[in-house]
Amino acid sequence: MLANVSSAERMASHQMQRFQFVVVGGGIAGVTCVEQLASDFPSAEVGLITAASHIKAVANFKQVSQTLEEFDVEERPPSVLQEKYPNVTVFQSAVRSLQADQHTLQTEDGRSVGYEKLCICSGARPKLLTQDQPYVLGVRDTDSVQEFQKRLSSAKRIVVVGNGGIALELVFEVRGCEVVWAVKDKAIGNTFFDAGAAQFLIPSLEAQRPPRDAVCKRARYTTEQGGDRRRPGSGSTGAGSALGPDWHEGFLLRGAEQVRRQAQPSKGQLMVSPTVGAWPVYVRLTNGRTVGCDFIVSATGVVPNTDAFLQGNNFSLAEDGGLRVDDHMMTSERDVYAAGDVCSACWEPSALWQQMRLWTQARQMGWFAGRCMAADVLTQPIELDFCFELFAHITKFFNYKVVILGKFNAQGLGADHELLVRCTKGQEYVKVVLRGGKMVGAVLVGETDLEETFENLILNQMDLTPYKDELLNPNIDIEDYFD
Ligand SMILES: Cc1cc2nc3c(=O)[nH]c(=O)nc-3n(C[C@H](O)[C@H](O)[C@H](O)COP(=O)(O)OP(=O)(O)OC[C@H]3O[C@@H](n4cnc5c(N)ncnc54)[C@H](O)[C@@H]3O)c2cc1C
Ligand SMILES: NC(=O)C1=CN([C@@H]2O[C@H](COP(=O)(O)OP(=O)(O)OC[C@H]3O[C@@H](n4cnc5c(N)ncnc54)[C@H](OP(=O)(O)O)[C@@H]3O)[C@@H](O)[C@H]2O)C=CC1
Repeated sequence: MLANVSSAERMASHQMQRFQFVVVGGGIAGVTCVEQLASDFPSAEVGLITAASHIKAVANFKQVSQTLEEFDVEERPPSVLQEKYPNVTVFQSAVRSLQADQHTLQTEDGRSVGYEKLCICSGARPKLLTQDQPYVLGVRDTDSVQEFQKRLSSAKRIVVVGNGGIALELVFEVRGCEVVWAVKDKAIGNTFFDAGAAQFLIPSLEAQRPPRDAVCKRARYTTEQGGDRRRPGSGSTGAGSALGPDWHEGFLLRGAEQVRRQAQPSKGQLMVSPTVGAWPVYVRLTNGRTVGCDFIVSATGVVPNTDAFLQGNNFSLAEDGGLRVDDHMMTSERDVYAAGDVCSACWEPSALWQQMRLWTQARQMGWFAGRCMAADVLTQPIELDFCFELFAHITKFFNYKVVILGKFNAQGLGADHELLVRCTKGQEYVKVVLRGGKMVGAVLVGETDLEETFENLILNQMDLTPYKDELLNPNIDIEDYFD
């Protein structure tokens, strides 16, 4: 009898639920894709399967210029999505396995789901310096920031490894704790800046800043009081969605003492030594120094979440481990699309665009993947969207507005370029990248008000050779000049 009941239950749980569209991942890419599909096809059933308890949604979207966009990100309960789009069903469970040839997938909580078209938006997880080291933390989602915050509250010294977005934000935001920043490059912020911009920003880092208010300015991320769900050092499992703009605003990043920051130029691999003294962990830097600290933050990039549930299929992966997608966001498996941090753009890109795993690109890719899936169902042609024409990112570092456009670091240009720079200490840093007299990239730090004009100059590829001397002349209103 008992055996019969459990097999009946098993059958019920294995009954297939079918959807025209299924999206995996409730981060910004997945949610944008679902919204696009649900509004394009109000009569189609759209399923969203996500491991996290909350979804991420775009709020206060503002198109700043043709390609620059700004928005807030809000963490919301999945019911909000279902209330707005009655044709959307959200399952809160991780996907365990996928059979792309049969158009089916299984969730950890025992469901079987069938799809006509699938979009994988499972994001990425921190690429930690070492795995399973209790003193090495990564920062990705709300849970991992809470773990970081908890450890920081009793820390006297931490070592931050990495020179990208997270490291830049952390070394600036952390208060009350000595921060040793292990940087293997000659300048700070290598993923966003060159040495000139870094030089401009360094004084902000060294300046004595007032302590941060204990009260959050904008607490964008809700926090679940679920007790200690992670063991120390686990960082993020990848189950939660990535944080985004101003993530630190909602968290008080304060250590146990009021002390200093120091950058340690250190080339190559960093080694975590076993305990040999008073500190819980020691880090041997390649410049020969050994630094003791309470814990290490590995801000060393991300790895796309392509493992586990995708095994057994024929997905082509890019060198960085992402799912290869073509200019229709289609993977190598039939009817399977991918968007956001999990994918690697493998189409022939515009000369002025490159992929960076950013909030903005997650939104754009999710939206475009939704449009491509719709076009496929309707057998309509679709062109690669204009947003992939020019790389454009707007953010904030060290309290400065930062706009980066095109080949902002002369990526891939070799020696075939010229740089124009204007810098006013404490106010602005402007860098323009020219190739053959045409503008191909720019970095704008501070309130320069140049983004729209420079974006136009990059997009229209005007020959600027005759104007080169005036281009960055602060006494010339460049907007009027090119009107
Ligand atoms: C600390 C931090 C600060 C950042 N700051 C900025 C910034 O200022 N500006 C900016 O542009 N970008 C920023 N980024 C990058 C940005 O957050 C990411 O590029 C973006 O969130 C990626 O979105 P996504 O939807 O692709 O992935 P994610 O947000 O990671 O979402 C992935 C989703 O997939 C789900 N998932 C994973 N595996 C499974 C599975 N097996 N089954 C079901 N669901 C699954 C997860 O639960 C999650 O909901 C920051 C990132 C971090 C970590
Ligand atoms: N404001 C914004 O726009 C922000 C964006 N983000 C995004 O979030 C994601 C995660 O951020 P983050 O982790 O900072 O990743 P990033 O890719 O931005 O930076 C990783 C950094 O770690 C360095 N690195 C990699 N491996 C090692 C190693 N073994 N030893 C020492 N250094 C190493 C990289 O150097 P190298 O390049 O030489 O390999 C690079 O400087 C990124 O996609 C980032 O763009 C994050 C925060 C803010």
